[in-house]
Amino acid sequence: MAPVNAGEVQTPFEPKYDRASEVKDFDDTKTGVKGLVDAGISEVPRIFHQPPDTVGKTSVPSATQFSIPVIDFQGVKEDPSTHKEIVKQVLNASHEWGFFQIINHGIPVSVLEEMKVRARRFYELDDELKKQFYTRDTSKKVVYNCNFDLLISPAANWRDTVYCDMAPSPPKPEELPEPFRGMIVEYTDRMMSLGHLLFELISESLGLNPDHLVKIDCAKGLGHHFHYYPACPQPELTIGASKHADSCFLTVLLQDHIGGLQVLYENQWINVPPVPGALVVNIGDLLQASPLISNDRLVSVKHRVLANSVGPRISVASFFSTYFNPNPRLYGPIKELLSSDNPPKYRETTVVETSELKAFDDTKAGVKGLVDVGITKVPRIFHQPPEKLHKFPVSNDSQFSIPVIDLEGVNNDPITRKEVVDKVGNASRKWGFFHVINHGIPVSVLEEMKDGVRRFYEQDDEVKKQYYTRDFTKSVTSLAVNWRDTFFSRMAPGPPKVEDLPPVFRDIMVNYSKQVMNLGNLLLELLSEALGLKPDHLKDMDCGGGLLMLCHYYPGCPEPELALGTSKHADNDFFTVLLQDPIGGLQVLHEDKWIDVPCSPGALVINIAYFERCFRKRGAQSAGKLGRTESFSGMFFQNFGPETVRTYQGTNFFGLDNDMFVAKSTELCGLCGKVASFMSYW
Ligand SMILES: O=C(O)CCC(=O)C(=O)O
Ligand SMILES: [Fe+2]
Repeated sequence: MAPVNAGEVQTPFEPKYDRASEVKDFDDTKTGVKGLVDAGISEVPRIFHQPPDTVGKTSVPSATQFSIPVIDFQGVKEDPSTHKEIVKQVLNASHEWGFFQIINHGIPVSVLEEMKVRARRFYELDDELKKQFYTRDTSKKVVYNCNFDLLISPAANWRDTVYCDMAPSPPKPEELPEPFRGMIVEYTDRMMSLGHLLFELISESLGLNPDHLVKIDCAKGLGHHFHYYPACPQPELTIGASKHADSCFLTVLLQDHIGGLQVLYENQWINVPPVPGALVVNIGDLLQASPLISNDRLVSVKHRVLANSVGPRISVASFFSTYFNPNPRLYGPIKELLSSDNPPKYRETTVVETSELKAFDDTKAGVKGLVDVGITKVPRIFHQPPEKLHKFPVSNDSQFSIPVIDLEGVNNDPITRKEVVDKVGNASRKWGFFHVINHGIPVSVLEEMKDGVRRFYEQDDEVKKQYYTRDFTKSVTSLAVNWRDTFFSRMAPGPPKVEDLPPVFRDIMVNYSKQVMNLGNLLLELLSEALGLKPDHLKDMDCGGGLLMLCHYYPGCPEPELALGTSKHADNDFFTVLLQDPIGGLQVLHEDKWIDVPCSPGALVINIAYFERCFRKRGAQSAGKLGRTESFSGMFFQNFGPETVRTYQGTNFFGLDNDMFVAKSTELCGLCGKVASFMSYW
């Protein structure tokens, strides 16, 4: 869970307003932030207002006790001992800081100066000339706009950018804005040579052959971002570039004399001071990184750029990445660097996936955030491969429907109990899924719980962001993301401190989870009996000891045919108690067909997940029938309204110590008791 401070609910930093339309009006001007400044504004428009804690400058230490290393490349190619020394410095800086400056790097100062002059000249072109390049079509090789993520980010940056994708296939000269022609080709050639040198040094520093990183195409793609940070009338309200890490292999940055770039080092913002003639080098995510090559021996460090009352500031960031030329090559940890002491931490993934996923994840506003800003198309990271969407037909046959089991009287009347146990056994064998009604949890509690979840998601983004975290895993590398946001909390054993739960629904979470624990214990008894065991058998094994609560929110989707709310999966817990609202969309795979699991008012859905294996085993012994081979459930998405709320509960997997489970325990133990067991949905 994200650390949450007791009672410290932040007030939203801005009152609600129609951000999407203000953003659109601004974007439609096609003149960026510079256009605002040229028009003489004296206040920063609210779409640029950052939450105060992201602009804070207080943590920058005044002393120079920390400073980014400056490495002198003089003699790197000529003198073997200098070369060796430089490799050492590069490794230290890349491991410790992820950032360093280089001087005597071989690119003449005149070339650096001229590139900055050209960039400035572009921004000083007549608006009508510039507008021809203003676009959100990122498939173009030359793109000019204000903030690549303007339409999805919660607060815009005080910056305009021109992106030129120069390698491996550069634009035609006539596609380039006039100020860049000629010059950009020379700059690219020189940057390529420098990139090759840097990748060689980094390869050597990792103990690899000098050409290793170049051979795996790290230097194949190169794009320049020409940033323009206009002078800002209220720099304390906004930021030039929000905190981010670069999603490329390596970045080489040319900055002018203004300053403002800072890196996060030991939780403090450290200035990267302009050094005449120097270039700033930083390790990107792809070298650290989710498709980790170095397996964390190099670090991709967060950085930002402050807004400034002085300006404009100009910088040119050259990214070595295959992002602009999607490369299907899979990047994973370099095998040569792995050992039993350094096992792989990341799965392989492709570059495009990682970059887009990261940009989305960095918004911390989830799928709801996309819908709130008014997107009309489902971003590509959510697109499911068609075979995944349509592999199994959906059954309309009404003879297939999930059994509904009435628990009324189960604790008072032995005959009723026997009937219920039989029904539970049959439903478990045949379906692995059933509904329960009269389960003892009042309808008012169920309704209040759904309401609570909705209240949570409808809070201001800034309040919700406190809970947004991926601390439990760095490998968010599934092929397509689901159209769903999730809040989860482990409720047992060791429930969270009440004050750590979101205030908007903490009381109902606690109340609901208690009631679900009781119902869970009853279900364990019924399941034990249905397996021919003593009523307490499963409870004694502590199968009811862990409870993880997942609260899902499925926003309305503009193109539901492209995405899934939740991909096909089987639950990794003992069993799951699901409370769903009337929108529908949950389906279970039964005899190779998807069957809808409708919402019956007041009913809860029980998915016996892991226990199904026990029923299969028993079933095979007693009746010689296996039923289904696997218990899969999938949630297919429909075009529903924004109010869709599902809560989803599972008892987690703790304390396996009984013969009956031993054979399977190794299969599951990697997931044991971890929230990660639920990450397999993503
Ligand atoms: O302008 C700068 O100094 C940094 C820009 C940056 O971080 C980026 O483009 O990723
Ligand atoms: Fe950056």
